[in-house]
Amino acid sequence: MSERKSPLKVIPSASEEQLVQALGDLLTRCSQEALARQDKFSVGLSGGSLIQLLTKALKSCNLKTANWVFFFCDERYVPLDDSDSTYGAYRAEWLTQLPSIQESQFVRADTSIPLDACAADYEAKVKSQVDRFDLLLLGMGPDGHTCSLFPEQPATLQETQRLVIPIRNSPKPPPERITFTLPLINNARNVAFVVTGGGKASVVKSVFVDLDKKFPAAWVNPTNGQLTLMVDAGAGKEIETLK
Ligand SMILES: O=C1O[C@H](COP(=O)(O)O)[C@@H](O)[C@H](O)[C@H]1O
Repeated sequence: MSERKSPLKVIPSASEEQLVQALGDLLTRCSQEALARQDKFSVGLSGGSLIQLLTKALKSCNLKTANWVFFFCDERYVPLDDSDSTYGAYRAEWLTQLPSIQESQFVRADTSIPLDACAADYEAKVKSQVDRFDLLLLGMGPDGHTCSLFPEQPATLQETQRLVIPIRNSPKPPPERITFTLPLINNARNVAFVVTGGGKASVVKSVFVDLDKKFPAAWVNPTNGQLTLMVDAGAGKEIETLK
C-alpha cells in the first residue's frame, strides 16, 4: 500500500438517477471554479459506460457549455465513423441530445496518421491548449484498467516523459489505442472515477481501499488535485469503510 497525495472523496449513489445528479453537481462545481480562473473549462472524457451517464448529467443540469473544451483521456485507433471510436460515440449522442455543444469543442485524435504520430500529435494538441486539466472523467474496467492503461502492460505506468502514448496489443479490443499517461493524469486539478455495476465491486475495493498497484487505476494519485470516486450501489458495495 502507498499513500494518497490528497484525500479521496467518495460519492456513493443509491440509484443511477442519484449518480447522474452527483455527476451534474461535480460538473457544475468544476466548471464554475475553472471559468472563474480562466476563459475555458478543459475536460478529459473517457469512453465505455461513462458516455451515457455523462450525457444524462449534461441534459439534466442544463449548464452553459459554450466555453467548455473536451479532450479524450484515451481513444481507440479506429476511423472516426467506426462504432469503437469514443469520439464517434460522443458525437452520435450529443449531436442529437445536446445540440448546444458544437463539434469544434472536441479536440480529437487524428487516427488517419500512423499510430505513433497520432499519439505525438495528440500530445502536441493537449500541450498547446492545456496547462493542467480542470477535470478528467475516468472509467475503470473490471480488470482495474483506466484510460488505456492495462494491467498486462505495466511498462505504460512507468512513462515519465510523454503525456500521450500509443498502445498496441490492448487486451481489450480494439488492439490499437492512444492514452493519457500518469504524469498528465496526476497533474489534473480534479480527477473523478465514475464506476458502476456489481461486477466491479471487488476491483473497486482493491484499487481504492487496498491501493493495490497491480491495478493501473490504483496509480491515479493527483499530486495537487482532488480525487473523487463516484459509485452506484453495486460498484460500492465492498467499500463501506470509505463511505
Ligand atoms: O475501453 C475502455 O474501457 C474503460 C472502461 O469502460 P467501462 O465501459 O467499463 O466503463 C473506459 O474508461 C475507457 O475510456 C475505454 O477506452
